[in-house]
Amino acid sequence: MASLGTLSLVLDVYPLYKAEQRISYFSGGVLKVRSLKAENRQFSVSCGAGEEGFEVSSLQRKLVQKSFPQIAEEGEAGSSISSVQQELFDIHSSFNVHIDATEAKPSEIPFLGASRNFRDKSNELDGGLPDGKASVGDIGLLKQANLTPKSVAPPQESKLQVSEKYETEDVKLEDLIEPHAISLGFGNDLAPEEDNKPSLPLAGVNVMNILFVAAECGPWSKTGGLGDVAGALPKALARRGHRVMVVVPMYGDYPEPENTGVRKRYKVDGQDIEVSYYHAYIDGVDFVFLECSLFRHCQHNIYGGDRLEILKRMILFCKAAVEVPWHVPCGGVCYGDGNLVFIANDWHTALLPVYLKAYYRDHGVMKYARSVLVVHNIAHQGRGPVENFFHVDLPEQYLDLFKLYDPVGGDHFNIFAAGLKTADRVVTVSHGYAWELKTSEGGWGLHEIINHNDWKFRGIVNGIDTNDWNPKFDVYLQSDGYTNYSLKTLKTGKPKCKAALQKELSLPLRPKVPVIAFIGRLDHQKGVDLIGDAMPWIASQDVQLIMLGSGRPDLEDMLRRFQEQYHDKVRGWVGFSVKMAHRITAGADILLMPSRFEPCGLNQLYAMTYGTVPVVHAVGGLRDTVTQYDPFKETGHGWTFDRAEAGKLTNALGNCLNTYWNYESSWEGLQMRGMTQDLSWDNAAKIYEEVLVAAKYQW
Ligand SMILES: Nc1ncnc2c1ncn2[C@@H]1O[C@H](COP(=O)(O)OP(=O)(O)O[C@H]2O[C@H](CO)[C@@H](O)[C@H](O)[C@H]2O)[C@@H](O)[C@H]1O
Repeated sequence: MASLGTLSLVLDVYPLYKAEQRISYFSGGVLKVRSLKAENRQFSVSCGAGEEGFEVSSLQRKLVQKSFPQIAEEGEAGSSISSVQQELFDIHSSFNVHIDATEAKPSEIPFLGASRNFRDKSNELDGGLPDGKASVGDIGLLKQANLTPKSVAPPQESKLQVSEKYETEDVKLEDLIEPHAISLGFGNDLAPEEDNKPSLPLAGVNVMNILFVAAECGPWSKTGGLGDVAGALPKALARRGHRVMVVVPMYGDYPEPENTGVRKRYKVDGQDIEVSYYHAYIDGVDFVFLECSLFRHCQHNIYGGDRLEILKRMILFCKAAVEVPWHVPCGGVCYGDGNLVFIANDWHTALLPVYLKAYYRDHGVMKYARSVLVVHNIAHQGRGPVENFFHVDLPEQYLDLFKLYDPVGGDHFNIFAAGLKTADRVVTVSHGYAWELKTSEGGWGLHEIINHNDWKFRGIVNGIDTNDWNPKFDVYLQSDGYTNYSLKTLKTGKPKCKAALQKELSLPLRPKVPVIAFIGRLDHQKGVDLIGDAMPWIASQDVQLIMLGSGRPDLEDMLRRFQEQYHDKVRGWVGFSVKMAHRITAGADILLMPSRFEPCGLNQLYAMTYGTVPVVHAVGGLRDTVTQYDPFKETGHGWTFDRAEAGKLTNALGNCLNTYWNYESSWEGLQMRGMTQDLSWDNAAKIYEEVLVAAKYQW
């Protein structure tokens, strides 16, 4: 767009909320943007070199004053967007609006450009012109702006793309830029041409508004893998250029989010409950927290209370979450319901697709919003007696969606069943688990529904947050004798972490002894009882075993008992400690995951990233992500066993220990292969995007 020697200013107004991401638009070229903030309804950009800068809001204001005379002097730099601007932004909530100055000398004329990145179905059906001409709404806007439409041919590569540019005759760039900004090297500090080109979003024409709705989200609330996914996948989707919001209950006092001042009331079980909305913009994602009496003080017991209490919390959460895109402005602009897709997660939010359909889409509202339901764990389904249906406030005809026959209990109420039937697309977190869910053993009573809906069902393997879980930057490895390390410093860094871990847990400081770890919920799924069964054999080996977990009281007791019984080599840490999870992952040599079923599993991914070798039951996502070590070909990432039995576990673990003790270079190869995999969310986000696009065009 811009070329050497020309002045370039591309200000992406629409995604002000993600302007920080787009800073590269400016920084390599003639205008240096030093910071850009968009908070609530306020926005400001500072540009220029040194400490000086100018607020783009004044630039913005001048532009708006010239183009929209009816918008009088409103506010100071950085002040609230005026109501007309707000309206303008609302109108453009599904477009990108650019204020551009291209191929022009500073004295020449910039233009206000509006480009739509994709053809919005809603627009097409409601009379918009799919041929690249401005739609009715756009023309109105142009008139208001006194601008002349100038059609620009859609780019060759996509038939879906529609783009219009509008030029204004009377707005001069120097009128828009503060004088001192121009004097700060405008037009002098030139970078190579390619650096000046705005990088297009990776999602290209598929850019969407995405609302990720989950009952937990790390780091604020996390009981397991769902919290990790909610904290990381949305950021990866945002990196692809989507506008992404995470909607999550506010269980405690969190320092980051600020009260938006928006309040709404929703009925749950006949009672009006007020919800307040808090907002934080972090790493390109809008995090919206729902605060109300039902969620308050659940921080340490998110899924606590009796069945009806949990049900009511989730009813409220889903009712409120569906309307968040209407009510909660993020960076001053609500998401709106065009080009919108909800990603609901597990049974807790499986009511959302049902509400979206029953309350809105069936009545011609939110017609173009879609829903995708992600299955992280089918074992929890939101079951109850059929009478529970009357709590969810739906017309009688929806009862069949929820009613499911159980050979043991007969007809029952099942929220996951209704969500699976209603969502436009269903995803689960690995290919192996996608296959298992279709079997009577793996589907936990929902396999028939899943088979019936196979056409909209897909497995996508989870990724990991490579900022949080990276031995090179891990914040929990920066004290108490631990150290950050990478593949390059593995040979010194990891032993240091091992020693620090042994010291922290008062285990004998022995560099050569293999440290075996288990981290996870203490329940039937994770198979920690198999470690219990294998304990006599494990204790007979020259090893150290560290187990971290919480859950079933009998299994917690088992951990304590083993620590007492084998005090010279076993530690059982009962509790939930993110810090210890990181430190154990770094300090251990081997991670044991004998899960009976494992939809994906994240700990084995974290382990491999930290050069810790996994030994896993080859099931679900564990089978997808841990390939068996082959000593002849020197391939593979760890050891797998094919049945959840103590004997199989000890056999695999025995082979693993043999390699650790006797084949150092093979061990290093295992570590190296684990550490050099790309396990980031970026690959998965791309596939999620395909699913979202499929949902978008699903009728
Ligand atoms: N005591 C403790 N202290 C500190 N941290 C602890 C801990 N116990 C567990 N964790 C942490 O919680 C997370 C657990 O994630 P997993 O994916 O292994 O399992 P989970 O069964 O919760 O998730 C479900 O959803 C995820 C996400 O889709 C799937 O990967 C998985 O297979 C499915 O069962 C990890 O970050 C782990 O470190």
